[in-house]
Amino acid sequence: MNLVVAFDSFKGTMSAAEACAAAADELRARHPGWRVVEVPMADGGEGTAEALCVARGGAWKTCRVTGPRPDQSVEARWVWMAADRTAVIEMAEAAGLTLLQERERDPLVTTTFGVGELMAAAAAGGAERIELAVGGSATVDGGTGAAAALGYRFSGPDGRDLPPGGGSLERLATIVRPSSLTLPPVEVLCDVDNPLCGPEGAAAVYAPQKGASSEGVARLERGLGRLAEAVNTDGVCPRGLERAAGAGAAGGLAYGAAALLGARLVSGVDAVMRVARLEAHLRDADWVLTGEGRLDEQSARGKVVAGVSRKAREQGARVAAVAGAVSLPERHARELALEEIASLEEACGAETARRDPQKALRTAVRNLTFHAE
Ligand SMILES: Nc1ncnc2c1ncn2[C@@H]1O[C@H](COP(=O)(O)OP(=O)(O)O)[C@@H](O)[C@H]1O
Ligand SMILES: O=C(O)[C@@H](CO)OP(=O)(O)O
Repeated sequence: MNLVVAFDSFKGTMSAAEACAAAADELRARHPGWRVVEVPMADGGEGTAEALCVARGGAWKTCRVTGPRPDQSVEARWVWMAADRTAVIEMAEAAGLTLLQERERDPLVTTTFGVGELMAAAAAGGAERIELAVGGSATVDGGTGAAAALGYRFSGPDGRDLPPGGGSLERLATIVRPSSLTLPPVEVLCDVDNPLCGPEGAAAVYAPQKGASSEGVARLERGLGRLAEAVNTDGVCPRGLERAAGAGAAGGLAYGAAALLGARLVSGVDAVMRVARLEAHLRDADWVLTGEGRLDEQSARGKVVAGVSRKAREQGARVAAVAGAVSLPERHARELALEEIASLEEACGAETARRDPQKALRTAVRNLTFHAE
């Protein structure tokens, strides 16, 4: 039996490499004759720079930049791939949700300014290409913070600059582009395929987890709508980018990067699968085991489990998923062709699942019925 183990990170408890190693160890211990290959995955969210650095060989650099709250600074890392003069920047390093305590979360004020500072540092360091991995954000500012760090100005009806954060965007009147933008081509690796606005958009779907109230979500939605309107009126970039798949990733940073910085949006999981050569590993696989921290409706939006499952089906491999917690509606499980689903919480209880996630993952893997194959 040939098995591929291709987990995403379990946010806050296990990296993708740790999850893959724990599951693979368990399978090898139980079935010494099986061939088990570990392929740590990512989709644009946290852990993407690490996955790409491991797969392609790169060097970590650090830079002190503005954090998710405008009055904070953080030491953010990015990856330099010298061979092709490419910088891989993960937005969550400067503006990720996990950088904030629960009480500090507020997408009305959090900003992607530090992400723009990282992009400027990479450009100044000689990058000829930037790959911007987006997801896991604390922000819903439509990428205006990052653009402001690169010289854009966003002002209200009184002509004064708007304060940082998604909360002020509903007052946006004028966008002033910098006279020159010194950036190499940017490719955005989007962790989800949501559009910018509407019921499937960045505010409605992801702002509540970042600390927005229902009134806050409505303000953010109006703000993102106003941003798209202003961009479409100024006519410098193609109209309708707000509807592109992935525009809503990372609170609309993907949209801002496309509309204001000329970036190209691509699927993060597709990019990581290509670099990690997942397709080649799947060619002779009977089963693939994948998963993430929480398997839910968002998982079906182009994230790791959705991408791995699609690739597995193309190659004729069957798919089982193991996640920390599972709340995936049945129709999505069918859509994703997940033949077996297990959860660490069910296997060991919520407390052990978080306290000793690797042990809990091994137990959950032990309970899968595909061992009988
Ligand atoms: N070991 C674990 N056991 C149970 N739940 C977990 C575990 N690790 C992470 N989670 C939960 O997963 C959620 C994050 O989901 P995840 O799929 O990792 O990231 P994202 O949805 O941002 O891609 C968090 O709510 C976290 O509590
Ligand atoms: O940052 C965000 O808004 C979301 C979607 O991009 O990321 P995650 O699913 O990791 O919370």
